[in-house]
Amino acid sequence: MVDQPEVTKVGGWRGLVSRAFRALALTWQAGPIAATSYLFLTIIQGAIPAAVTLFTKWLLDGIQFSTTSPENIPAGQSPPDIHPMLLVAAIGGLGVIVAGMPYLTNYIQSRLKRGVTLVVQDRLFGAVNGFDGMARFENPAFLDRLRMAQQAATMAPDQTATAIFGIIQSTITVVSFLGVLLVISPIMTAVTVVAAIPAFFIQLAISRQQAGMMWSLSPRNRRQLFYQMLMLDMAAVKEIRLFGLGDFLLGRMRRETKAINEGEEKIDRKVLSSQGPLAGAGALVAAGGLVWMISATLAGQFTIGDVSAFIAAVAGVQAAIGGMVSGATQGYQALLLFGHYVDVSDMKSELPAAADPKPVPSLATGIRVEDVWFRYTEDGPWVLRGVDLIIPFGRSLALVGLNGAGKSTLVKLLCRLYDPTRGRITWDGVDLRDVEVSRLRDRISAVFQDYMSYDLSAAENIGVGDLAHLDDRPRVVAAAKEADVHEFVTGLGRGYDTMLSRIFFQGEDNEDPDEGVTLSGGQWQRIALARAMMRAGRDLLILDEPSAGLDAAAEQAMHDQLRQYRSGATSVLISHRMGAVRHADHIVVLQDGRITEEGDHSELMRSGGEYARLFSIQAANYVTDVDTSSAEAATTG
Ligand SMILES: Nc1ncnc2c1ncn2[C@@H]1O[C@H](COP(=O)(O)OP(=O)(O)OP(=O)(O)O)[C@@H](O)[C@H]1O
Repeated sequence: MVDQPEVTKVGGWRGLVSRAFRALALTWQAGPIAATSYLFLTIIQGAIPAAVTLFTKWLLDGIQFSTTSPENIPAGQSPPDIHPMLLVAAIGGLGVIVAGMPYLTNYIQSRLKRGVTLVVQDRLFGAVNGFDGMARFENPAFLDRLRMAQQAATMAPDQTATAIFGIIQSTITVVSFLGVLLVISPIMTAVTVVAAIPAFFIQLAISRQQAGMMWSLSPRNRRQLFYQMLMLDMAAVKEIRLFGLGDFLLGRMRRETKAINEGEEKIDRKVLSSQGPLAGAGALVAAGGLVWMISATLAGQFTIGDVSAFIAAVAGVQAAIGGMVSGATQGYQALLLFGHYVDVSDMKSELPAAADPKPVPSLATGIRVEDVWFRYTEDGPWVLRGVDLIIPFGRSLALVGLNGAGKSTLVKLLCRLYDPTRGRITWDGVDLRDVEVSRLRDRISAVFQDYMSYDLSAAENIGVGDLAHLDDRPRVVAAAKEADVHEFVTGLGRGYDTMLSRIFFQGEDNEDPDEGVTLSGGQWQRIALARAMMRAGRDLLILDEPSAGLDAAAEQAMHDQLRQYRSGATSVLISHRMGAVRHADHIVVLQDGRITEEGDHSELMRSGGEYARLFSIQAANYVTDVDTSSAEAATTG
């Protein structure tokens, strides 16, 4: 059954904190040395501004004390016992460190980012590969989440780590500045804090609104991306051109972009209207503090060094508090996104694994479908309604029925891409739920209706049917011969090494546009069949419309060949071509998810039911066409 993952909600502090720890843990795993160096640099960069301020104060005080008469020196102040040139050297040295550090930090950050990307993508796609069934991939809510998780995998851990380290740095800056100021004057410290409060609230308001906006605009962003991708999609080009859909899609994309822009503009205006007055208030408090400070200095209460420390501290603390809050914003947004990654990478397969899996030996007696009911979603319509069926070992079964009757669904259940909602399917008496799904699939070969066309070489396109023999050229060639595609492949520019793609090129001369070839639908279908033939010797062969894209002669040839291939093998064939199914040992007619008729061709024809009706319609068409063309030939002749 399709599970509906809950949409990650904005907020939830506990969740955010645990995700933050997870992001940090990932950063650590990606490179413990780089992470430690990053932390070390962060601490140093956080403390340097206050240290420079303190040394500057001492330097100015030293100059003031040595050039002013003692009665002009504020009471209780004594000159620092450090040589001015030493202080100049210290300030200069810190300046050099400050200038060089961002480059070092950037290098370490990039290194960590690369490491984190590797770890995170491995985990995400490892988890996705572990989803044994299909349900999630057919669920729009999950796909949406998966796209966000993918986005998060490349960005969120790095952004979270940067934000957290940024907050650490800003906190150290604020605390160290306040420490310096506290030594000079508690009142000045209070003034500095008050002056920074507006900056804090400005940034907090901005952060909240931005996070909310990002969240509310994310569906629009995804739709915008979807339209973009559709317009660039090779498979869609033909229809988009013919139906003139380009402007329609462009219009839809423009509509989303405009709506996104409007949302952002609204926030920007809000920020502007709140930021101006608050920033002004902060500047006023700072200016008031400075006026008081200067008059107190003129009255002999403070030194010039104190004034310089005050000015630097007010600016530094305001900037650092701004940095803290914007770091928190970035971190918050990154953690929201990271939530999707965490959710997806923590998901287990939707097909419950057997506690004590039974082996899947070679098929000996047969596969049995026992009163199977199935629907794709809990509230969806029943697609299969009590199907009972036996596929005896070594026999061929054909499934016939109108579109939507449930044929492909039944095949998906045989491959355990879904579990039946009710009933069970057994393999020599063992419930498919009780075996390891990979073992089961190892025993099956298939050509699906919507087969894949891989952007790989011809040999690889066939060889991936059995990865263990991907490089076994004789075996690949044998499979190609079975599918009657060998001559076609050898006729390609590079034979089996020809890229069946116009997207990627490979090899040294990757500039050569002739290296890749585009195949026709029928040619691809033969390649897909050859891929299935790579799995020769498997116990069950599933052929879901294997000849839909072939010309009449090729179709006839393929079915003749498949008939030989299937003789003695256990197989399931789905086809709307009645001429192809008539030779099956057993034919089952599905209607609205129920088996309404079964038997061999002659039995079903005799009974005069749906099968006979469908067969007669097609036969009549052929006969009429043949009659007409012979009549035409006779007339023209
Ligand atoms: N992933 C899915 N989610 C929900 N419903 C689905 C899904 N796949 C198929 N269905 C529905 O299940 C029903 C049976 O589909 P199925 O593909 O099994 O039919 P079919 O007999 O193979 O048809 P066709 O001959 O057109 O290939 C259809 O009504 C279809 O809409």
